[in-house]
Amino acid sequence: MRDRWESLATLVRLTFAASPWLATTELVLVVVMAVAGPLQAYGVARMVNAVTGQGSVTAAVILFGALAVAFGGLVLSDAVRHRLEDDIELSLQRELLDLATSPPGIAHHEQPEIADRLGAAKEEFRRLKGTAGTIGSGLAVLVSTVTVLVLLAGIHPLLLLLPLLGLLRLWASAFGAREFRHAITATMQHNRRHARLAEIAAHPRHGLEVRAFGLRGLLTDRIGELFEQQNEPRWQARRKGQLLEIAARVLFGLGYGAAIVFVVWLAREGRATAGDVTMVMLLAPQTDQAAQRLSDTVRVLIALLDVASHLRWLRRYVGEQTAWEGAAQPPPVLRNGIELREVSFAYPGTQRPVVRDLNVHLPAGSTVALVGDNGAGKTTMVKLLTRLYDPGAGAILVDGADLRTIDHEAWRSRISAGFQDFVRYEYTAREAIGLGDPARLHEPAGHNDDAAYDGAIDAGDARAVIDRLPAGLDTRLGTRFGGADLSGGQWQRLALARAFLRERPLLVLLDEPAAALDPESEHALLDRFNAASAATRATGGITLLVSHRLSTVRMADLILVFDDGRLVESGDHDALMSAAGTYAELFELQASAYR
Ligand SMILES: Nc1ncnc2c1ncn2[C@@H]1O[C@H](COP(=O)(O)OP(=O)(O)OP(=O)(O)O)[C@@H](O)[C@H]1O
Repeated sequence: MRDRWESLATLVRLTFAASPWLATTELVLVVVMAVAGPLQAYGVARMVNAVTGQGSVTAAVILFGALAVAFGGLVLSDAVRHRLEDDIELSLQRELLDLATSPPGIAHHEQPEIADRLGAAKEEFRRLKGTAGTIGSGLAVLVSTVTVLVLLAGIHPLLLLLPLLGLLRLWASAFGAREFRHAITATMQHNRRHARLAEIAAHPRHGLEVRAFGLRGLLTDRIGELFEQQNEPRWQARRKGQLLEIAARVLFGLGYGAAIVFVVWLAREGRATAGDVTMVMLLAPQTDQAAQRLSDTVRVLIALLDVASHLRWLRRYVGEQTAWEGAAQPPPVLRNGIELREVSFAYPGTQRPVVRDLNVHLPAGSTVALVGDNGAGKTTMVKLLTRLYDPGAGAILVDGADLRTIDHEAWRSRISAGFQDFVRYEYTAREAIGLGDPARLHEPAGHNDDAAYDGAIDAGDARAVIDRLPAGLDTRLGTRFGGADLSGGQWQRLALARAFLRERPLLVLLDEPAAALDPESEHALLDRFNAASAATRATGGITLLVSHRLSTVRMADLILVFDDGRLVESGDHDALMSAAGTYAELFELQASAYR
């Protein structure tokens, strides 16, 4: 229950934080209009009494005033609410993006519970936009119900039973809504799986594979099955709620009839006026409508409270994740280098360490290569160095300082990276490269940046790609938005140019950067890569290269050979060849394939 109240407080804060003025105006309008509704019935009753000689003409003034407030308020309130909803949506969108991206690591994307909550919040956040309307309408019903109660009690206290029957309907509705929300929570995973399959089926990037393997039927069948599994419990819950509501409505109808008979009897006994009979006839449907609106509001509110509770959970989680965040700045230049001391690591939600008791020193200004079989732990080491994850045991020291004490964003601003799994940014070519150093994108036009872009383009061997584009660097990329199409290798060259844009990085991470390139291009890349490494070297920066092609890594100052999460050999090419171990064996094997 406490959780519900806190979620309600979250909703109210959300509304007022999005736009305090609009929220206050809406609140005032809602209350005034809520009183104006029942007052109309009161005005009509007084008019009837005036006609039958039992009242004065001031009734006409009351009626006119109530009508004017109700109509004028309705128009104004609609306009205010729409604007307020847009403001809420915008601020919520920002917050969700912030929540998803502010933890230093990406563990929250990979843990099902967190992914579910993020997914639910994202899927349903549009509902939250309706928060102002829902809270307003709940408040309106409460205020108008109190006004109705006062008016009915003025005729006869027994008439208060009528709104009580409305409460029964409310309970039925709340019960049904809760059941439905439970069904939704229980099937949240289905939703994510079904969305992922739909994305595979529809994304152009997967189009070739989906067609080549003839997966369309299989994918649509699976999507259909998941849809059924997801919806069956939801439908059941909804049916249960609807049955209860029907029963409650029938009871209310009977009560309405009885109330009218009762007040007519009172009038005939001379204990009520003709106006009172009119007022009960007008107010009773209002109680019914109020119950209907309140039950709708409760249904929506329960859904909103659920989303708000996800939001609160995520805020707490992100708060915990960032609470211990270090604030130190990375060193301007590296003098000693990076040391991994007794580092072990298992992915969240798993037991098996994929990096074990790792002790290694990456000297400042060196080029270090990581080699090893699939799944040996190379990419994991890259993720640890970028602080996508922190080690479960041991520490990573940057010139002696624990990486966890360094502000993660400041640390990443000194890292350049090129990955096999690079992103195809469908912007202009300049932006796609410029994202390698976002600060440059914000610099004023005309800033002397061309040299930096030229250097990055040459280092990434992307010159030919740019020259071929109709408007050079200003060409929009990607066919989805009408831009130029590129091959996998061409996209990768741009990704490499992006990796080389940042000046004076402390760490350059290249994880299989040549995977989409042909062997000739790979050699050309190597020469440029050496030149780029020299620049990095000058600031003590370390270049870390992950590759399966040993011809690519032979020039590295230090080669680390991994096997099943452990470092099994290390040294330069010559030393490892003379040691005649795993590296030498692999190198010979690959070289013989090219002979
Ligand atoms: N997000 C994850 N959650 C759980 N386990 C993971 C995750 N990512 C990787 N692993 C596991 O960690 C181990 C090491 O993976 P990693 O990607 O570091 O290997 P790698 O040496 O880079 O392999 P490859 O050469 O195939 O790229 C593998 O057994 C892999 O299954």
